[in-house]
Amino acid sequence: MMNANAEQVPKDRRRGLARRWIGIAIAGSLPVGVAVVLLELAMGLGPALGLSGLTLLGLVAGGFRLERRDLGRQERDQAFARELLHHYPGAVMLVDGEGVVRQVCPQLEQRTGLSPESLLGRRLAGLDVDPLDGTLKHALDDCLASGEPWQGVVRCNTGGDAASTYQEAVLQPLTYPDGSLRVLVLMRDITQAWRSRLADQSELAHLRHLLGQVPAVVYQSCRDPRGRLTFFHISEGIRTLCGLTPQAVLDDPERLLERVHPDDQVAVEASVARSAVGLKLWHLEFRLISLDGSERWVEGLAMPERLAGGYTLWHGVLFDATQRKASEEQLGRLAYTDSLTGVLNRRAFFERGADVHAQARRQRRTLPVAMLDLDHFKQLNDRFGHAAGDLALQFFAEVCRESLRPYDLLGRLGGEEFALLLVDTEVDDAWVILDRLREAVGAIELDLGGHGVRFSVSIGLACLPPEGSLEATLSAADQALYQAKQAGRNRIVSVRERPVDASTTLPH
Ligand SMILES: Nc1nc2c(ncn2[C@@H]2O[C@H](COP(=O)(O)OP(=O)(O)OP(=O)(O)O)[C@@H](O)[C@H]2O)c(=O)[nH]1
Repeated sequence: MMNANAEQVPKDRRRGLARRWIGIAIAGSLPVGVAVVLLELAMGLGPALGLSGLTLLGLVAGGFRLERRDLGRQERDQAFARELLHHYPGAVMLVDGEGVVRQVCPQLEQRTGLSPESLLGRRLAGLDVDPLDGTLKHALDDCLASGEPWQGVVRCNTGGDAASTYQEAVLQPLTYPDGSLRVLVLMRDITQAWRSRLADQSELAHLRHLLGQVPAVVYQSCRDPRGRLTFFHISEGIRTLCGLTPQAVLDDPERLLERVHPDDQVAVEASVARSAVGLKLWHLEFRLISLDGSERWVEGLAMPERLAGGYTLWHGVLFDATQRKASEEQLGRLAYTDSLTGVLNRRAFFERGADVHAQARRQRRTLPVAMLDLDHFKQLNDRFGHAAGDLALQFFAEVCRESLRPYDLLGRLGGEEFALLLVDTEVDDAWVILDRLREAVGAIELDLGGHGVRFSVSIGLACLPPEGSLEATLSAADQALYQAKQAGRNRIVSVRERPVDASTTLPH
């Protein structure tokens, strides 16, 4: 088979042409190292079966490399070319400017199952699964229009039956001296490898999708012997937790560590270090501050694994624990607070009171303890209704919170009766604090249907010595309270002191 154009190109021009072709680089790569002979244009592929005037282009995996062979060594080059052509595990074709196959390599049928007759004189794009709009058609059109080489994978119906094949293809345009174009086409069947790659990719995409859907962050991190942390993987969920993209964390783990709440940073670092040393499950609840400033509780769980060189690898998850924490907090609050006034309930007052007393005992300190009771509360209830009484209790608790320090313990023991334990306070100071409180309560004015209603509080004060009992001291304070009521209300009576006079304001 002899190319008609080959006959028309004089020998000296072919030589010049061959030189011109030296330097053509074919971009791209093949997965397996291959070498292909590109014949001098004028000779086409036909002479590969009985060659003359050869220019050898070595196409090497990882980037085709064009090498010049001395034209004087034609014979050896021809043999080399035949050898390469023989070993190339696919089809080699020459296509004209219309995309019509003009020449094919002799081993075509053996390698592809396609007979030369089924291709010669036909458009190459006919091999496409979609000949009108397939990859090969577009690649060939582009190649002919731009004169640029192309490399890629095309889906072909080369098998002749329903099952299509995947062909790795290289299209190299060749310009003839008369300006006409040919395209050298190399095709190699990679169906099996491509299908398994597609399967791997789809499995990977499926897994990524799954991980993205899991309502948690899945990650893999590594700590080097110097304590530096790197992330190998972190799933999409991290965006919701702290606003950072997975890529941002992979690029710079510090960006995630910076998002840990300042109060939790020491705990996070210490727990990670402990897990690395003991190879124990890492489990911690901590807060992350999102890029938008919002705060989230995170529960982290990760299994460590020791790697060579002192590296530690963790496979872990981070859950958003914000909601659970909020409900726990709410439940906890309900368990220890009085729902009407928000102060401690009876049980919580005694539990926390025991802790405060234990600490005062260690410091050999005396604690001021008081009982407080709203005056004539029954009258207020009877005259303005139970809701008015509730309102008075809420206002009273509010004024107590404002007058006392956050760590003083105020509990509602029942009805309109409250107990108070003043932390780190001398008894003399307690008196001043309580009297200020008494005055503040007297200043409360309830607006009850146009009536400005005031009420007062009576207080009994006692001292809880280091070795005393909270219950007994409260009982003593209760007796002092009784005396305050007896003495006219709206006053403080200390177990050791005389009651002080004060005006009593009652609802009328
Ligand atoms: N509104 C309201 N009233 C309550 C609540 N708990 C108890 N009380 C009422 O508080 C009143 C307490 O009455 P008393 O024990 O006679 O005491 P008081 O009227 O304040 O008289 P003195 O303490 O002697 O000044 C009762 O009428 C109870 O029904 C409550 O949660 N809300």
